[in-house]
Amino acid sequence: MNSPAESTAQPHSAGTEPRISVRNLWKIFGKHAGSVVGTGLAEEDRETIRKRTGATVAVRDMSFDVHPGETFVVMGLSGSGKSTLVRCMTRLIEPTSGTMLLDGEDVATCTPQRLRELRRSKMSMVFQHFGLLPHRRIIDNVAYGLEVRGVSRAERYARAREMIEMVGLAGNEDSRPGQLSGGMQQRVGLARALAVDPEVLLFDEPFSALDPLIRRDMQSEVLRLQRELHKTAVFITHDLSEALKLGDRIAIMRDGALVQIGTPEDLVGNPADDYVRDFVKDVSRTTVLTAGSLARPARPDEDTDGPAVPAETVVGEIVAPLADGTAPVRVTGYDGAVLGYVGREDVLRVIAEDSARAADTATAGV
Ligand SMILES: Nc1ncnc2c1ncn2[C@@H]1O[C@H](COP(=O)(O)OP(=O)(O)OP(=O)(O)O)[C@@H](O)[C@H]1O
Repeated sequence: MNSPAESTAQPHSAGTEPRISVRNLWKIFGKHAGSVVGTGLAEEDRETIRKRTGATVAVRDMSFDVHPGETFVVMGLSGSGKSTLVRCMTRLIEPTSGTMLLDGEDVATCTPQRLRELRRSKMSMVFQHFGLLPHRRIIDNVAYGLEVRGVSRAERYARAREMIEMVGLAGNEDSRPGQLSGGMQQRVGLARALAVDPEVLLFDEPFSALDPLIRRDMQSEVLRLQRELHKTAVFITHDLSEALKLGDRIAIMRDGALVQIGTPEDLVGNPADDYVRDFVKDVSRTTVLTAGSLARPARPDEDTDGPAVPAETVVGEIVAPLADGTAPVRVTGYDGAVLGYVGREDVLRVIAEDSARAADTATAGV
């Protein structure tokens, strides 16, 4: 029933089969949950459905794809249905209806045994409250998923040590979770999720309980790991800056439904409605617009030997190289090929648009 504004921008792995395909997923809590989907009631808003049936629509007709290697963020205010969605995707909660394909296989209808196998080998979750086993050492916590899979002691410890090192916790193998800070415990959670080498990582507000500085460190850690490992990730958050920092694409939810899916640039540049506009109104486009999106051919009178910057560099980060010389920056793709050029006037235009938008917002008193 909803028709969210879908991004026209292609994720970097577009063209490949989606790793995850969610279609028409509903989750309704309450005794009369079964009497809503497929009836006229389904068209009504959440409050009307609750008044008429007592049931709560937590996830409403959600459909989206996540591509291999993509970090897909689901964002929305408290109560918008994010946690229920991600729990339905792993069937920690049973969806009321809909499909959730993982590499073409429907997780929503597979047998309990197959579901256990999928959870052990293909998808790992990282939760806000770590979920570590308090009496086990860190190395045993990280090796737990491999132990359940029957991997030999030597092999699982070797893998666990590698993962502990990868998340920057080498030397803490023999500690217990309670001896570590919150940020360190969440690193253990990450190492544990990665140890089984899953195809998909699902993060349910993993950093919400951490203080802001640690939270920023953990976000950078996820970005670094994603650059190295290219896992497919679904990341739930209610924090816009976290969403913009981590997401290749972001889905915005409201009252259980999808409002807009897009890249950070799409959301900030073309919000689908007032709800999204309100979220992004204070975001400077220089922090989300990329050099790749501004790249244009060189002009005849321009130097073409300016500094090279990768296409995904945000505009704010090319101000310094532009200030150091007069030549535009050369924007390069993954293979190092030059995609185009961005000069001072291109960046100034973005800054001027940001200022005009800020002035409009102030005048409108929003
Ligand atoms: N077990 C449950 N029984 C009844 N209603 C529920 C249940 N779990 C969640 N809900 C309701 O479903 C809606 C969506 O909740 P959900 O926790 O998924 O939202 P959220 O966006 O993750 O919020 P938060 O960020 O606060 O965790 C809310 O109205 C909530 O009250």
